[in-house]
Amino acid sequence: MTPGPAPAAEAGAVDWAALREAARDAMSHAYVPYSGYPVGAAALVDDGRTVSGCNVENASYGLSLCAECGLVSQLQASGGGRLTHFTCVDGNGDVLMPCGRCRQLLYEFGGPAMLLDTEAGVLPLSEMLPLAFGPQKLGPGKPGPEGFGPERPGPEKLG
Ligand SMILES: O=c1ccn([C@H]2C[C@H](O)[C@@H](CO)O2)c(=O)[nH]1
Repeated sequence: MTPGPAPAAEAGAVDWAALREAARDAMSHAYVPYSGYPVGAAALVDDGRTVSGCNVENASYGLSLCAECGLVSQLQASGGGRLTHFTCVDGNGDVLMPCGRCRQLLYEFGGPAMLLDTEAGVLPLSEMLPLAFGPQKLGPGKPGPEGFGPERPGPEKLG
């Protein structure tokens, strides 16, 4: 995790090349003895942090963790917040589309407006996960763009 504001420029222009570089760096740490297919993901958080993750496989194949799993874990462990811009790369460092399950993971923390780096350009997540199921379906007061604040679920509300 890197503190903000880089690579998001102060003025709002986002440095996608720097974000892809962060994803490539994460990809270089992937643990992929079974598929041999490393993946790295990186995203900007609404406070300017950059979070990233790599895939981590397991001898029990189905337990393997996608790069996006590591990314959202780092997001939450480093203070939470909302994902605003996301990219994912394969072992060649080329843009990779997140798998379906990971689009749902990203939706939880970025919502429909999160911008995604795709083979067809930068698109909102709403175009990559249309008609999504999300926190809003579970009623008012659930996490979302307006839901982060005093009502945000935290340790004080557990147990
Ligand atoms: O969005 C994706 C898609 C695939 N993988 C990983 C899972 C597995 O380790 C490898 C091959 O499927 O790629 C990710 O990390 N993210």
